[in-house]
Amino acid sequence: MTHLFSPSLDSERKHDEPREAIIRFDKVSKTFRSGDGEHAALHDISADIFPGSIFGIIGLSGAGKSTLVRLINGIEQATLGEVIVEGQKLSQLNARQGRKLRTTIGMIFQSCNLMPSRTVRDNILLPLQDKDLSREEREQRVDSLLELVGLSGRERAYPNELSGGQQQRVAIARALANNPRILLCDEATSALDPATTTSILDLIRTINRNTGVTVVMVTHQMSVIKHVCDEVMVLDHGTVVEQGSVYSIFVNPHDALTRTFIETTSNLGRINDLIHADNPAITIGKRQRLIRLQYSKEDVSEPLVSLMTARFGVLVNILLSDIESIGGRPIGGLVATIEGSAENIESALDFLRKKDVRVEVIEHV
Ligand SMILES: Nc1ncnc2c1ncn2[C@@H]1O[C@H](COP(=O)(O)OP(=O)(O)OP(=O)(O)O)[C@@H](O)[C@H]1O
Repeated sequence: MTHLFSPSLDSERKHDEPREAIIRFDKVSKTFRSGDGEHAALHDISADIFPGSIFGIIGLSGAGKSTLVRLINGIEQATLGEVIVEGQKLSQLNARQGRKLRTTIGMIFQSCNLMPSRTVRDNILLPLQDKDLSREEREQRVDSLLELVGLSGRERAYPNELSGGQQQRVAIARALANNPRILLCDEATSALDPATTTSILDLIRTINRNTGVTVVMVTHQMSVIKHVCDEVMVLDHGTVVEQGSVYSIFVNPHDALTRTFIETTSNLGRINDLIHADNPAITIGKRQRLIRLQYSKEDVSEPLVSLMTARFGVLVNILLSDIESIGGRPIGGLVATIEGSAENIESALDFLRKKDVRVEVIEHV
């Protein structure tokens, strides 16, 4: 079978070489003008997306995620600032250059947009129609793509004979037909159940790791970011409120919106439900505080809670605990009550902070 994809250039990169972004947003703003007036959808966005990475963009509905991703393939144009893709300033490309660049960018959406009257094979063949390829090369390419997305044997099926997850696999194969260097995914798993979402995200990650295609993933679900992305940008009303590696953002989120997103993915977020439901397990006495701890050290063997209770004469009652792995690195956390004099509690919490534990005192009445 012919090899469709070249190996990741990024994986061959020497560690001390400076990385050059494959996509750069340089102070980008986007304002829509309509009969109703002006609407600022994006404000002063700067970011670098590196080759071979999976870059997530998360935000609530209307935050500007889709607009940002549409700037990359030129469906929308920036009002201010510059979008640079593979070293080319998009504002300076003529129509022919723009079309050429777009052939290096694939895109998938929440709705797969397959042609219902065409088979799986014909849907994947569609973007190859105008290519200078022999019939045999085209057929071989479709076979490779079918194998890549795990649909060998289903090439004669029509879209309505496939599950949602299978249809999204066809859409991925079609988006990859031209061997793009960038794959844009706009809410690609939002319509799928959790198990199918996981399988599609795993497929995207496998393709990313095996081919080096750079993936930009738009989502409103932090679980998607956590599962598959290397880097993340949090958008709020068209502004970047936080960006960095997924691990660093999970360990140390600065923005309230980011924290809210993270809570949806953690068992510890359940504490808010228990508080709201007035659960009797969360009865806090006068000498008690409710605390949430998060520790990120790879070596979590030091029994910090035991040390703290022994050293500061406080009592700790663990209500919820969690340990998870993000990008193969552990993040642990727990929610507990801590009981003692105000002074001892403060000293105990300071002790934890000095050990790089993130400490949050949860206020509730
Ligand atoms: N073509 C357009 N004309 C006018 N306003 C637009 C246009 N496209 C988007 N907007 C506005 O820009 C803002 C950002 O929209 P966008 O679709 O990028 O948000 P989003 O974060 O992707 O939202 P969702 O998750 O709901 O898809 C919204 O207020 C939207 O109404």
